[in-house]
Amino acid sequence: MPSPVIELRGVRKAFGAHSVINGLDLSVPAHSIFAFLGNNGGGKSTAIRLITGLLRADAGDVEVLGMDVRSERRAILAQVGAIVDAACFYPNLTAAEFLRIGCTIKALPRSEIGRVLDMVSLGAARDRLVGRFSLGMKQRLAIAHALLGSPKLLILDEPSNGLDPEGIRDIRELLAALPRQGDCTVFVSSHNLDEVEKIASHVGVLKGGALLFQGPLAELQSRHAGALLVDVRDAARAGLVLAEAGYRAEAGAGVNQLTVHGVELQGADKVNALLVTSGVGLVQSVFRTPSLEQWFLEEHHV
Ligand SMILES: Nc1ncnc2c1ncn2[C@@H]1O[C@H](COP(=O)(O)OP(=O)(O)OP(=O)(O)O)[C@@H](O)[C@H]1O
Repeated sequence: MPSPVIELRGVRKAFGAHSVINGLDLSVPAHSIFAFLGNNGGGKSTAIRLITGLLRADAGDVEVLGMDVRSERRAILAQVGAIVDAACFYPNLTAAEFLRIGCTIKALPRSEIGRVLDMVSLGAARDRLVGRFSLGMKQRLAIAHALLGSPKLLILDEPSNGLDPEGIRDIRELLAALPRQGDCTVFVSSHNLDEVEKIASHVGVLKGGALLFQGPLAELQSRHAGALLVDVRDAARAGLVLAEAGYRAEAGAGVNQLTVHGVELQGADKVNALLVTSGVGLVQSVFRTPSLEQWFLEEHHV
């Protein structure tokens, strides 16, 4: 198996007496789209600043692309594209002029400009002033800038923040295509679980400065029981029958609908059989896997 692209072991970081990262172990596989999740203020940006060497850890090891961030930061950054803070643009430059600065700094040929603009679907806007760009276009331009030189790792801190639904969809489609388009791993922080669920291959959930979970998204989803939505003729009686059998059921959206929580797919037959034999008139039964959003909110008690 290839070694992880980002690896943190026992990392700690405090600001004065305020401990933000508390023994963080993180392992980001190559070619993954790794969604780094956590509540606002939970420490995601701090962790990203530790990974990019903008901050120094109080304890623990931070390795990126197999190199120690303390001693080999320059070599790492040559292969990493990152948007860590809100991107800063010069409004009077065109998109192409803005990217030309990046090419000069990174000693890259000008042909890179067209390539990265096409990747973010801004080819037609190359000679337009950045000051006239929508927020979504600016964010795509920032990603184009991060893609200059074909980095092996792209690190994005909340790239969809402040965007409208269309802008969010554009960024999602763009990120989803990156690992396929090149030899690239995408590490993206977000508190927008809906977004992440659609594109991530792997997930890390940060809570209290350490990870509550990390691994494939599918594994996270499979860990959590679903809910059974049942339509019955007599909801009051069905509620009693279910409660007596130890199920947690509550009124659903419809008049004669109940939601039975904590049911696994294999256990749905048992609930259905109970409702049929108790004579409450089972009309239909639908199993729902909880969205990551539901799970996350439950775990975080927010
Ligand atoms: N340089 C700093 N000095 C002091 N405290 C800081 C500093 N940077 C971050 N913090 C504190 O660390 C905590 C975590 O902040 P951080 O920005 O890492 O969270 P986050 O998960 O990225 O949140 P958000 O999604 O809101 O950006 C916050 O309480 C913040 O106030």
